Amino acid sequence: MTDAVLATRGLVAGYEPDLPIVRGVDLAVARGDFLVLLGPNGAGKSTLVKAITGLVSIHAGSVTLDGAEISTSPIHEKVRHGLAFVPQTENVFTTLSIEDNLRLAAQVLPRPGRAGRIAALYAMFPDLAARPRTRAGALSGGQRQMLAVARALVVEPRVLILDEPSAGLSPKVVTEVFARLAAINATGVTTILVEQNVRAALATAASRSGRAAILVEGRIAHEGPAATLADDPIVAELYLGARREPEPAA
Ligand SMILES: Nc1ncnc2c1ncn2[C@@H]1O[C@H](COP(=O)(O)OP(=O)(O)OP(=O)(O)O)[C@@H](O)[C@H]1O
Repeated sequence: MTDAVLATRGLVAGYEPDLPIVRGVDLAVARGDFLVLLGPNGAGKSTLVKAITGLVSIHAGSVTLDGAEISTSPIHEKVRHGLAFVPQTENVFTTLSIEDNLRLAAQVLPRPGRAGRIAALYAMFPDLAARPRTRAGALSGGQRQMLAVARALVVEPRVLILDEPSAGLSPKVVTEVFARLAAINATGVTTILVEQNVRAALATAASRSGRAAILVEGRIAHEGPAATLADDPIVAELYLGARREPEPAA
């Protein structure tokens, strides 16, 4: 795909040299797309996004951002090139206030632009703007997740990757968080969402005419529009808890 903003080719990655977890992934994410990455526990979803963002060793293959090879770039270079990552845990500094969390993230920006960018983020996240001096550790799960997303957006990324932002949140809060992610995607930020919350994630991606990919044992097993993947009987049976009707007795 020529207009892919982020692409992997033959990506092999893992924690030990002889034990690949990601086993040859070709992924092409179009500019502005909303891609949901699904798959069973242990399939390698987190490992794949960590390899893309530079937190896990790449054994073979390539990662390109707007056509530029970034697989060997240090993490701060990747951030500078527009790749932002919200990890599943430890994504905010719990002992610091909301304001200080944002200020710390903004330190990568030129000094004159920092206050303006934080003000823009407060406009995007009124919940955070209402309590800038609250310690991040005292926030609700949903608010904390929003702070983590706001921190990632400080650099105005081209691509935002999130690893299970719904973990530990109630269904109502998940709906709010996903709606916010859809709104962020609507501003043009290419979004890659790793999720266990399959139905809600597919519905969110479908609302943005997005795509879904299913990773099984380190390889992409299915890929397609999120709206149609949810209706695929094999996918439904394997990943959405649907059961095929038993064959009628002869
Ligand atoms: N830090 C690590 N060191 C060694 N092995 C790891 C590490 N993190 C994960 N693994 C292994 O990599 C494999 C894939 O894990 P990963 O977390 O990428 O899967 P996942 O698809 O994101 O799963 P889940 O949906 O359960 O989070 C698992 O076998 C896991 O045990």
